[in-house]
Order: sequence, then structure tokens, then C-alpha cells
Amino acid sequence: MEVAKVIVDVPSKDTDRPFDYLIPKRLSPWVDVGSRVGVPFGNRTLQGFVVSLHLRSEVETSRIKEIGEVLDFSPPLSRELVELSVWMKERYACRQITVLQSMLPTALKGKAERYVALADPGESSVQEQHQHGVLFAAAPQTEGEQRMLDFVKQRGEVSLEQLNRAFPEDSASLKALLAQGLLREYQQIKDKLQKKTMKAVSLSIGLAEARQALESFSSKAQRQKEVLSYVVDMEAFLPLSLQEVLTAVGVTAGTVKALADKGFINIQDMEVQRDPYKGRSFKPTEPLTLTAEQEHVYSRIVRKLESRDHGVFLLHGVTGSGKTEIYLQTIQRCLEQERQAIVLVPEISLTPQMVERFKGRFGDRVAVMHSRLSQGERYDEWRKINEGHASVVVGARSAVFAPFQSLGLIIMDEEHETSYKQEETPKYHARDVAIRRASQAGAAVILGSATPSLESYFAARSKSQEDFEPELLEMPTRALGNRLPEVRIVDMREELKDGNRSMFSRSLHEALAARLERQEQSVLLLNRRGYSTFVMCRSCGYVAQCGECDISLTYHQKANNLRCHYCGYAAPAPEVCPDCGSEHIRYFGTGTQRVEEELAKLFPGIRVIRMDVDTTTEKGSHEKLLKQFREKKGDVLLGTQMVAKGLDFPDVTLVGVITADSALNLPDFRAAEKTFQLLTQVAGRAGRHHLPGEVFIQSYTPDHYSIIHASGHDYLSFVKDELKHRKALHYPPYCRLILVTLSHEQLTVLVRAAENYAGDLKNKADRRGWFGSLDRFSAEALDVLGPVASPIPRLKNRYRFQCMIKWRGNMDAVSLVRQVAEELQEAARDQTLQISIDVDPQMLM
Ligand SMILES: Nc1ncnc2c1ncn2[C@@H]1O[C@H](COP(=O)(O)OP(=O)(O)OP(=O)(O)O)[C@@H](O)[C@H]1O
Ligand SMILES: [Zn+2]
Ligand SMILES: [Zn+2]
Repeated sequence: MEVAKVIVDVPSKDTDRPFDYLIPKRLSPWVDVGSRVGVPFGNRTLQGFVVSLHLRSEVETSRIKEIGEVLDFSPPLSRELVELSVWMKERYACRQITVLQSMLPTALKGKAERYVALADPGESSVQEQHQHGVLFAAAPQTEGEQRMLDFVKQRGEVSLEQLNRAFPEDSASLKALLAQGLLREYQQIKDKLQKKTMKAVSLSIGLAEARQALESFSSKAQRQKEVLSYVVDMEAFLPLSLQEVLTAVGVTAGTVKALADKGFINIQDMEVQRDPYKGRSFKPTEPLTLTAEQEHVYSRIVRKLESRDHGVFLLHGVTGSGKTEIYLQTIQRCLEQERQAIVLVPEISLTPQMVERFKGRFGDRVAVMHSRLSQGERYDEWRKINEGHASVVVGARSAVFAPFQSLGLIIMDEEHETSYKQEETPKYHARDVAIRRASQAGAAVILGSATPSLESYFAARSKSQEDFEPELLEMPTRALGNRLPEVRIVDMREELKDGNRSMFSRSLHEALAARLERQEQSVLLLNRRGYSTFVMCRSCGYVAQCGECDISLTYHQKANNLRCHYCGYAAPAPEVCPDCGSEHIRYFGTGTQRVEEELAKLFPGIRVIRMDVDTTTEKGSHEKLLKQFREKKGDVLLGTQMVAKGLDFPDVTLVGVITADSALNLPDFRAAEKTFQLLTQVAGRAGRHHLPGEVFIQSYTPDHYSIIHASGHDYLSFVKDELKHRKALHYPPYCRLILVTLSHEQLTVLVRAAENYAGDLKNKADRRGWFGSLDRFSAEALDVLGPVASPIPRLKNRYRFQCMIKWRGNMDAVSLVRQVAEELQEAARDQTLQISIDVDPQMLM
């Protein structure tokens, strides 16, 4: 192969294609698809990725440049991942370089650094000088130049930075030396982060020899003798870290160095792997005997694994049905096949308890990746996988790119979680990427949840989606045979009517008191999402809604009005409730801190462990709080969404939801689905072991179907009701969405651009016969809503407008939406107009 196609690190439209580079002979053994390379681009050196290899270029060879360097011994990306990046760039309307980079840890985001070295000694420079008619041989002209030249000579190569530090005032000499051809300048890509090394001490003579040396050690060098004696004693553990030697013997580095100079020991740099779970032991666990229900599910998945074909399973199992045990045992099979497994979990449920379950079963073969690790730790976990030392990875969203060579299984726990969608570019959904990657690799996918997303469930039931068709597996009972907890809905309007203005209903109050008495534990959930954004009547539960879009109107304090984020409808904020005339109408929301205060007032001496964004910012704090709760150092675990997921505490017998409605009224068509999921999840924390559980859901809209069905643990009925709404109003899964957000510093410019965008898109879609309301009975339709001001109308001094595109059918809507955006941007000739495209958006607020 002579030519490599390389995607370079310039995220702009014109460079979003591969460029040809010649592969020099000396580098050819190292260059492969997925290699990270440094290439000349214009007058810069850039990092890039090789995406294909060819025998020759279509471009004239003399016009293409050579690859400058290869940055890794083995390519950090596999062919499979490079292929995946092409698919992702099209599906999510983004640049391939952005995708490729997001597949790697940030530590590998290299940047060019400038170096100087001696120019090729002698010949070439002399030749060149002859060519230029210069007859004198080049030599330094000043003392400063001479010193600089010597400095470089000694070191071979010097970074420009280092040189400037050594000769801070002397850029003239450098210029002169470069001009005379004595020094040359070049660029190299340096990784953002280096491997971590430590100084390590080992013996440089034989053990017997060292023992002998100890006998005859000079009494003047007593300290050195102690060091040598320590090293000899620890012979079985060599090499030792220098730090350890220093603290154990109580000497300075100088003493150790002196001993090294005498030739007894040597001190070297040794690479160390940062292990975030180092020093922690995980109790080994054995596979449990599966229940009949589990056995059935297990055998279906294993059959697929044995076939080594691609397949997707939707595992719908109630809380506590033992999904995790299914994950563990199917991974076991996968490893026995010498294939590897990826386990994706939502960031907030990537709790130590979760990690423990996988480390406990598979020990050191498990790598862990999440955002609370330092960049260095992430890099090392990534390398552990890349070098084949790990065969299971447990991680958040981006672990879907784990560099495994023969992937057998991808598990996505809590598959309904919105955090699987990345909100920054590339705005990918890990579920879709997982399915795509698995189909390339012939791997199986398990999507697990007690409350599957409507999209996945619909796809599994209807078998009509072109995207993916999961096979549905059900586990309707709990593994330990106990019943799901009893759930009571408390009508908070009644409480107010009866004069109780507290945030605790009388029944939840009583239940809490009983738990304190019996020394059992409680979990209290405060749904903080949607804090203060909607207007609700506390007397009758009325919430202002848009008649067209069936979503809550958002309160805008400045204008004192209510607006719909989808269609732009606006109305003045009401003073009294339009339904019942009550004055108890207000913006909604309560903070965890206020709940904590009220608990302390109601139950003096109560021990509350509060878990929210404020108390969990510090590294490891999440873990510490849960440990306290497990050790029963708290009566109540109070928190936001964090307390709803994946926790398995035997003594929790009460779960209270302070206000179930707050998420229900968010201006998001998934509000009901999210509320149902959250209530079901949190209810599932109660009574998981021998003690029976009880759940109280406090609500101002107790007849809402999401609350009623959650209280009955009735997923199917919820789905039926919800699908009716989605169908009537044309929302997913009956269509797909693309959210286009435009932003600019000047409002007038922005409004015009947004209107042009919507107009162009409609025209182009119309010409293709796509444009039309989704109301019409046709298999294909594309509708454009807006433009309207975005839910966050101004961000960082930029105004924001958006268009929502709804579409269904067999058409390439994404590329049309992208094409129109690119054309508009080009025509506008305005660098500051930004257009962002979010395909299948999850966050609509
Ligand atoms: N086959 C089994 N035999 C005995 N105990 C089991 C078995 N399977 C699971 N369990 C136990 O049942 C409890 C619930 O299981 P697990 O936490 O895996 O459920 P889950 O479906 O993942 O729940 P959730 O969705 O609520 O997180 C755990 O304590 C687990 O150890
Ligand atoms: Zn009212
Ligand atoms: Zn509307």
C-alpha cells in the first residue's frame, strides 16, 4: 500500500472528507486502518486518522504529501470502529473527525508541538548552499548562536518551548541558525497526557554479590547500607517504587542516588497503570441457580450467542426480577467463547454497588469507565482494554466504543434512560450505536429495563420499525419470590383542603414515624426536574397547557407570560386558576434542602442522608453516602433521581415520592413516560428482601394515567394509554424528530435566518414530494414546526431559535435537513451564524 486516506483534525465542512497521503517506506509497517498519524496540512501539522489504504491515489502523486509520523504502535481504532464512524456521521449529521475523536479517551487528543534539531549534518546543507551559490560553509556567527547550537547538539532534539525557556531573550540566534540551515524546525504530535511513570529501584548486581557487598560496606556510608539492605530484603518484590524506599528507610533521594552511582542499584522510570479501584477487594461471587423465569430468558440469549449471529433482545423485567444475574451469566458464556462484553449503565446508576457486582464475578478482567474518573484513569482503563488485559467493560455511554477485537455481547441496563443520548456533538444515542456495532461484529445486544422506552417496546411488539426489531423477553416476577410493594397515591389537593400546608401528607408522615419506631429505613424522592418552570394550581391541580401540542406551557418570568416551546403560542400568566378560581396558583418546585429542614422539624433527631448535586460533587462522595446508609447510619435517604436507580438495600421498607407531578408537567412530550419510569423505579427500591415494602406517591394530579399505572405496577396499560396520545399527536414512535437550533448574536439576523431555513426546507421537501402534515394518510411525510424561540432563548449572549422536524417513512430526511443547513450557512457568509442539528432529540427543553 502506498497511499492512505486520512481524516484530519479540522472540524469544518470543507475538510470533512479524507485526504490522500503517501506512506513513506520507513513508516509502512506501522500504518493501518485506524492508525493515528501526524500529517502536514497547509503549513501546520495535524493529527489525523487513517480510514483506508490504497495502491495509488487519484491525485497526482507529486502533489500529495507524506505522512509525517505514526503516533501509536498499534492502531487505537479498529476497522470496525472506523466503519462505525462513517455510519454515525451520516445518521447524526456531524463530522467524521468529531466521531472518531469521541471514540477515544481525551488523553489521546494530540496537538502539534514544535521542535528544533540539528539539520542533517554536512552533506545536504552544504549541497543546498552550493545550489544557492553560497560558498562559505555555515557556522555560528555569534557566541549566543554557538551556545544555542551546543545546547541542541547535546540533547538531539529540543522542543521550542524548552529552548525558549533556556534562552529567553534570544530569538535572534534561533532565527539565524535556522536561516543558515544549521538547525531545522519541525512539528510533532504530542498526546495531551502521557503514560504515568514512577521511579523504580532494582538491583543492578546479583543477589549474592549484593549480600557480600553489605558485609564490607564502608561505615561512613551507613545510610546507603540501610538502603541496600532494604532492597536485598525486599528482593522478591523488585522493582520497588523509589517513594516506598524513601519512606521505609527514611532517607533522601540523594542517598539512593549515591548508591546507584556506585553501581549497586539502578533507578528507572517505570510505567504504572492507574487503577481507580486499586487496593479495594471485591468479594468473589458465584453464579446463582437461576429461577425458571431467568432460565428461560438465559437460554434464549445463549442460543443466540452460540450461533455468533447478531440479535437484539429487549429484556423487560420488573424491579428485582434478577436482570443483573442474567447479565452476569450471559457474559460468562460470552467470555467462554473468548469474546468480550460491554455493559452500559446510565451515569448516575454507575454506583459502586453496580461495579462491585461485576468485579465480584469477573475480578480484574473488568475495566470501568465513567466520567468521575480522572483523565489519566480513563486513559489507563482504556489501554487495559486495548492491550487485551480486560474482557468486560462496565461504563457509561461512551464505553460503547471500547476497543475490543471480538465483541460478543453488548448489554444496556436501564435502556430507557435519556442519558444514553449524548447532548454534545456527536449527538448519538448509545442504543442505536450499540445495535449497529453489534451487527458489524455478529454480537448480541440485551436492552434491559423494568420500564422499556416506548421506542424499544413498540419496535419489539410491532415488528414494523425499519430500524431494529428486538425480541421481547419478559420477567414479570421478582427473583426472590416476594411481591412488588403496595403503592398508595396521596391526593395533595385534599391535604390542602383539610388545612395541611406541609409538603408531607398525613399518611406519609405516619408511615415515616412507624419506620423510625421499627428502625427500618426509608427512601424519599424529590423530583427536582422541572423546578419552577410550570404553573400549577395547588387547589385543583390545574396546569396550563398548549391546546395544539398537549404539553405544559413554560413560565417566563421577564415577560410574565406562558409560552409553548413547540409552536410558539403565548398567553399572559394567570392570577387566579382559570379552572377553579383559586389564588393558590404558582410556579412549582421545592428543594431537597427544604425537605431536609422540614424533616428535622417534624422528627427531631432524625438522621437524614441527603444525596443531590450539592452533596455529591466531591469524588467518591456518592459512594460514601450510600455506604453510610447501608451501615444504617441514616434513617432516611433523601434525594433526587439518584436515589431511584439500581439500589438494593434490604432494610428499606418505605419509599415516599414528595411530588410526583413536577416532571409530569415539563414541556416535553415524554413527560408522562419519564414520570412513569421514575415512579416505577423508585417504588422498586422498597421491600426487595424479606421485609415487605410500602410506597406513597404524593400528587396533585392523582388521576393521571402515568401515576395510576405506576401505582399498579402496570407497564402494559401505561404503554397502551401513552401510545394513543403519541399516535394522535404524531410523536415518536409514530414518527421521528429532528431538532434544528440556530443561534446568532443579533436577533433580527437570527429570525431571518430561521425563517429562511424553515422556508427552504419546506420547499425542498415539497419538491421531493415529502412535505405535508403527518395527519394525512401516507406512508411518507415530513412536517416543519416553527421557527420559534428555543426553550433557552438566549445563551452566552447568543439568541436561539429552533425548528422541529417531524417525519416518517423511507426517506433520507437527515441528509436533507443537513444539506439545507449547509446551504444556508454558505449563502449567509456569516461565520457567527451557528446551526446545530439534533437527530432523535431527547432533551426538548
Ligand atoms: N436466581 C437467583 N437466586 C437468588 N437470588 C437472586 C437470583 N437472581 C437475583 N437474585 C437476587 O434478587 C435481588 C434482585 O436482583 P437484581 O438486583 O439483579 O434485579 P434487577 O432486575 O436488576 O432489579 P432492578 O431493575 O430493580 O435494579 C438481588 O438481591 C439478587 O441478588
Ligand atoms: Zn384551580
Ligand atoms: Zn404548542
